Amino acid sequence: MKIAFIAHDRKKDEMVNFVTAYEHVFEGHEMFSTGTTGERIMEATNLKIHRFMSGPLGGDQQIGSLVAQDELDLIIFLRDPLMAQPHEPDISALLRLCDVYGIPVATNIATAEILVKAIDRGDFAWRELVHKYKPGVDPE
Ligand SMILES: O=C(CO)COP(=O)(O)O
Repeated sequence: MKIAFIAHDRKKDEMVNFVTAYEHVFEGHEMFSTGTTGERIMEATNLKIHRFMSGPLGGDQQIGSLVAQDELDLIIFLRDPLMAQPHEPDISALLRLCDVYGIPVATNIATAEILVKAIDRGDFAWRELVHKYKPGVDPE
């Protein structure tokens, strides 16, 4: 699966603790992140993550472009609901695209816990099937 991690500053410790706790689940998946979030996760774990720009500099939009290209299966985006962000329009745009394309997105740790357990159980295998049998794609 292709998974993206994004966390606002006051949620980064929570994200690092979460990904560290479930490192065994995330291993073997392809991972993406905004700049600082990915840096923090890679410092704390052995995971390899493709890092985009920092959120305020366009990272949310870069992850949004993956969603629009059907190149992402799930996003864990720990947002700070108590702090205004300078790039709020980018954040709204990313969440909107997730709704347009039906991408599962956790915006708090409670939902993230449920999604990671679903990954572990293989509940997302249907997305792989959808991709495999997409019109115009050779099912190989
Ligand atoms: O601002 C962010 C998401 O909106 C996160 O960006 P960083 O991971 O670079 O801090």
